[in-house]
Amino acid sequence: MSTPAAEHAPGLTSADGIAARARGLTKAYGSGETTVLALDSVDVDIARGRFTAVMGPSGSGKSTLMHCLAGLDTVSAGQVWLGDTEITGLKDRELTRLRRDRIGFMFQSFNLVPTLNARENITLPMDIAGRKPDEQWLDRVIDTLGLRDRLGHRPAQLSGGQQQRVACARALASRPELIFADEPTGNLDSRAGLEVLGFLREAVDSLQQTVVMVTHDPGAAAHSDLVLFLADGRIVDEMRQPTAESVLERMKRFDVIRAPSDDGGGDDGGDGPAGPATSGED
Ligand SMILES: Nc1ncnc2c1ncn2[C@@H]1O[C@H](COP(=O)(O)OP(=O)(O)OP(=O)(O)O)[C@@H](O)[C@H]1O
Repeated sequence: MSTPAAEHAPGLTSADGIAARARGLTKAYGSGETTVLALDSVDVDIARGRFTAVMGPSGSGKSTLMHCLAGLDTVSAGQVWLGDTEITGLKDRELTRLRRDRIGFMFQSFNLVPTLNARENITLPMDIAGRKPDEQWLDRVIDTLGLRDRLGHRPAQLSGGQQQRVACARALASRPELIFADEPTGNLDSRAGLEVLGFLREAVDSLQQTVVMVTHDPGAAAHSDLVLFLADGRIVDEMRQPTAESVLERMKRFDVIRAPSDDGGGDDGGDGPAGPATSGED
């Protein structure tokens, strides 16, 4: 199970079912009076073999959390582990190798190489790393994602949904310990988006992968096992077995808290996340 609570002491082995863990994770941008505290002492455990969604208002720190957990950004304080490896403190080169070998990424823009066909795009990270794909695994990924008859097509010859499926296969190809997906359905129409979410779900259920997805979309979050809600750089709530409706209802409470002077929206509910809503939309 994922939990933002500190159930597991740091330093336990990855056999405890935790794919990634942060303790006291703090990230500040800028300095002096212009400092923005994007993450404020976050404790989080990401459960292995689960689908975790990260939601929260704009500017709440979702992308920063993902980037710090994935070793794409440095932290200001605190510690982050991927499995047993503490990644805070690793040198750039070690981090690059760790990301390449142990983490898969999916972004809103599919980031495919236009001159390579689907299969070449899928294996590109491994080719760059000089690693041979596990053909059996690759076959399973390709079939699970329904890409078998598209492997020779270049991105321009594929629909948006198919391109994102290729990006998903690329993220899965090296059988990473963790897949980070940042708004993976953001550029897709709702049908293609649903399809990609179904495949991410399948990657967790059938291929035992671990997925962390940042999203603004309650319908997307409903495909996860657990939603973590961020506000002002802190995890303020979590929801298991989410539905689009329950996530939407929870998100509405952020709006009420964040816009007390707005006359347009809802009642003045006072049971939202702890702490003042200080971060802006920028
Ligand atoms: N490179 C940066 N320099 C300065 N401030 C930054 C930088 N990146 C993020 N921030 C600030 O950190 C806070 C968290 O940003 P972050 O992008 O993590 O939020 P988010 O929840 O992902 O937002 P959104 O939903 O709008 O993408 C925001 O106040 C943002 O302005």
